[in-house]
Amino acid sequence: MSSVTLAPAEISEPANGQIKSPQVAECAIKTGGDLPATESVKRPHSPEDLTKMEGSGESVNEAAELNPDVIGANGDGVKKPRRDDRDGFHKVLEKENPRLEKYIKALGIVPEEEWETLREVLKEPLPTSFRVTGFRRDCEAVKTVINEHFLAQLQEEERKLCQEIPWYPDHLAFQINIHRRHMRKHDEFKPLRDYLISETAGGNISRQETVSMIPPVLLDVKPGHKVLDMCAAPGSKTAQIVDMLQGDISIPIPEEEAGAATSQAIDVPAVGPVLPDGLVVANDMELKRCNLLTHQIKRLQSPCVVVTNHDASQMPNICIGEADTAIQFDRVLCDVPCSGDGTIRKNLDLWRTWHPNNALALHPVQYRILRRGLEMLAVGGRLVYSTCSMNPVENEAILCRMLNETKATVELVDCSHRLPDLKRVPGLKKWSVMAGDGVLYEDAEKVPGNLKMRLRPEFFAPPNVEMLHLDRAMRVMPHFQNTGAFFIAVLHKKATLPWQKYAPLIPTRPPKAQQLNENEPLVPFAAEDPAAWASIKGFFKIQDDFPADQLFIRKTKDKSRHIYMVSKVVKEMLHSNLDRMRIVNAGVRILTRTGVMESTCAYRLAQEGLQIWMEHLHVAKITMKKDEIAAMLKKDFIQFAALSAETTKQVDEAPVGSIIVSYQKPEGDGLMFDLAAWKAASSVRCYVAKEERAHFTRLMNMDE
Ligand SMILES: C[S@@+](CC[C@H](N)C(=O)[O-])C[C@H]1O[C@@H](n2cnc3c(N)ncnc32)[C@H](O)[C@@H]1O
Repeated sequence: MSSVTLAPAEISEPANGQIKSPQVAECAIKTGGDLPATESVKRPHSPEDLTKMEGSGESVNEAAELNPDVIGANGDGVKKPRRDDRDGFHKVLEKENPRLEKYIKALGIVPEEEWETLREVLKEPLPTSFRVTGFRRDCEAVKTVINEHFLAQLQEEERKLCQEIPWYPDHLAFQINIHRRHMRKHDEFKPLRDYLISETAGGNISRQETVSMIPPVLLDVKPGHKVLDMCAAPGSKTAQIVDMLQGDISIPIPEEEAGAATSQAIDVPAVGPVLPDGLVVANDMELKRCNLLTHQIKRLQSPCVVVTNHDASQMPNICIGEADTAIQFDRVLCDVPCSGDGTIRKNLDLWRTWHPNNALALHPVQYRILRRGLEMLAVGGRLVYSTCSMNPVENEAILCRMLNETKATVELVDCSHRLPDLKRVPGLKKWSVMAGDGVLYEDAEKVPGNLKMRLRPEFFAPPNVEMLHLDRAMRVMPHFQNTGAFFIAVLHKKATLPWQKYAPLIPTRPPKAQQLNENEPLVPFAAEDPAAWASIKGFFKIQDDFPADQLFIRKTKDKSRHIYMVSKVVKEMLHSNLDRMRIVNAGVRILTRTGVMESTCAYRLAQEGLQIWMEHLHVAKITMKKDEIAAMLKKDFIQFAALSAETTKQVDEAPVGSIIVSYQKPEGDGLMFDLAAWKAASSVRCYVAKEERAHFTRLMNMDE
């Protein structure tokens, strides 16, 4: 038998001998890798909680780390560490796992001479990495603040630790080669750290692991596209997709690689009132995680996003238009749940809990999600499949299976010339599969009878592997550029899938009514309350050609407080799918009802959606000086008496009610922003969230 056997002492099956539930490691969001730097949530987990979490796909690692008692509960015989504090916990954790190390070695990706470097890197905490997000104009301003205000102030030694991620479009992402916990201890880094926390809360910066930024970049999203993010929570990749959809990141992509153009891409005119169009369906199976996703998405202020809650492998068709045709998406991201060995630098518990069976258990659901993703992709469209696992069973094996089943209708896109500054290795053409007992098998025929049910033939490279161009996929290893590990493959759908020719659409299965939309349903605002719309239209002097049918409210017993704006295609989607999809959230808040009687309009502008529809508003726009704005942001309001004569003149001319306050830097770099504000009887008040106020103050360089 030509298989490699590990020393039995190094291997231990779970006590019950069963395949353990998959661990969704990248999603262990409490570790904060992809989320604001909130420190660990201290809530107890009972064994019952753990069982529930296993079924739910929530990270078992999370539970284990929060409750040290559950560590080692899988019978691996490793002594449980006592956790006095986070750092103490890390110290006692041994970061040794011979079985895991042998598995990585057996992949044959890392040459002998690099092995020690990889080992060392795996034991180091991850660096701090983040992206600047939002509208292009704001991104440039934030980038300038980071470079000039924070990085330029560092001593040479510390400065060397900070780098722009060279392959990231528009240089909008940074990697600081020091873990955020260590950053906290360095006085030098304190201002930068405080800044990152504050801007993350305000949504202008997204904390995200460097390698996790790759899949959306290769997805090549264009303004106007319809994009499906099948496993989206907590939403860091969705956020990147939204930035691209709104034209805020430019990704030059060679024509020949982009494949046939799908019909949806639109050119965004440089001037004139434009409402962003396009659709991002951000889906996740876990409702709790959908709520996280909603929180993350809200910060992006996009009318194009709909958060849905479905099992991606059975994602219902999303119908649209009179004829109720199913949307075929221009782009699909399948960032599937995985065993997450690529996240071991942040999910430390993997050092003890990593088990080869995890990957074997996840393969079927990963395959089904990819299959459904390809079904929902338009001909000519592009799908990115990614995992934070190094394991070929979750990566190459899935691709082989799919490419063979789809015959010549789907192909791997060669991205070898893309992101030249990103170090990676091509996908494997040959691999072994590790059984639960640590034995490695090179091909399916050598698997003994008693293991055949578990080590399925589809986990191995098929005979025609050479023809499938697996070298077009990529794997990033942690020691290449001090990151986690990631696997990414780009697929192009050339023609209708073989099984779709005769049964083009999987019928939508309407979920049970009571499961649908726990929140109050979204309904068209102008149709629901024509009088209120007429008053808003009159006050803000909105033209007749404004698409009022893109405004929605939640239907509540009392009058709804907020009005949300959605893109044209989201509107169509809502009209056709409200009763057959679990829609958690959609659109961006643009107006809020106010109890103040002094204005003729019962609604005021909300800061969130201001940029989206500002061009359509003919409302007083007051340019203030920077110290006036800073004073207003500090207290929420500024008395008329404190305003300069120039500003007072403008304020006097405005009617009581909603106004826009603008800032334009007098000299040079084009910095400008607008704030949703209100003219009251004796003051001007702004409606900017606390976290955002610091952001604007800093942009004006007024934060000392
Ligand atoms: C790797 S994480 C996604 C990370 C996310 N793309 C990001 O960048 O923030 C995988 C996600 O898949 C979800 N999930 C697991 N099984 C699923 C399924 N069958 N359908 C949809 N989502 C699923 C998990 O709840 C988890 O949030």
